Amino acid sequence: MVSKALLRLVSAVNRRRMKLLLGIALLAYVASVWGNFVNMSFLLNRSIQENGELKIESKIEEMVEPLREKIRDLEKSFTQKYPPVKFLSEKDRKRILEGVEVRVARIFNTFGPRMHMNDGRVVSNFILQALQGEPLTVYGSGSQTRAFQYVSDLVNGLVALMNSNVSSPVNLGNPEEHTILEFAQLIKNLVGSGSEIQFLSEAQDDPQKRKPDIKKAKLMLGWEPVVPLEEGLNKAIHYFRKELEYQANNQYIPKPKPARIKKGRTRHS
Ligand SMILES: O=c1ccn([C@@H]2O[C@H](COP(=O)(O)OP(=O)(O)O[C@H]3OC[C@@H](O)[C@H](O)[C@H]3O)[C@@H](O)[C@H]2O)c(=O)[nH]1
Repeated sequence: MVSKALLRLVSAVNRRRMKLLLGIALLAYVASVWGNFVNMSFLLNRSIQENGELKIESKIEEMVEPLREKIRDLEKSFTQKYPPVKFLSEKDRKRILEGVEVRVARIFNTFGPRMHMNDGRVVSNFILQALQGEPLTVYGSGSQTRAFQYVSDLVNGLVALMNSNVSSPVNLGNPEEHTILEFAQLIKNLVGSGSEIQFLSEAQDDPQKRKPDIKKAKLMLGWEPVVPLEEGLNKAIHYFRKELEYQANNQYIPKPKPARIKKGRTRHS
């Protein structure tokens, strides 16, 4: 009697234990299937993403490589320190980058704060010379012309071009043309400098006239420069003045680069 009762008790406990074990096994199964699924979809996602990135990267590589080769060749062949990419014709760039949306900006003389203080270009040279009380060096007679755009105008032009669908070259520059002698006098006056103007020999291959035709930019981008020359120059002068003060406090006085003073000398060497 006692043993029968005992057997029933044991088997009841076993049945409950079996149910419990079955329940746990089921849960474990569900968890493992779910886990595998999550893992799989994570791996799948990652491989799709990695593949996508790889594909894009290899496409970019494929398109850029010929350009790199061309630049390497140009670097070998040009001894002067002039960005070789400038020698790539616009046609070349188009051919190399076929299949990629391309915008071509022809950037004309630009100036503004944060420009290199002594890279030998006319605006930086004249401002430095005027601020330091040194002669403003005019190469040749000073009758050659240039038209300078303020940097923020250029940036706005570039943004407008990028946002447009114009893939042919667009001139970005300020068409307000002045002689170099006029620039020298204007900068001297704006700085309030007592510097004299010194005429040096003409630079080699110096273009006598440069003025951008910006009809296309006006028509297709609705863009034109808006910063008046004097306003831009005052901002650049302010920047140069501050830089000079800072550098004087740090024992470093930049000098205008005495480039292009001899006939036959490479420009911007
Ligand atoms: O101290 C100077 C510096 C320059 N100049 C003259 O000022 C004029 C402008 O000279 P910059 O060097 O500032 O500018 P440039 O227009 O000659 O070349 C600039 O624009 C065309 C780009 O391809 C060049 O890379 C860029 O330097 C030139 O006639 C030059 O001879 C001076 O009279 N005195």
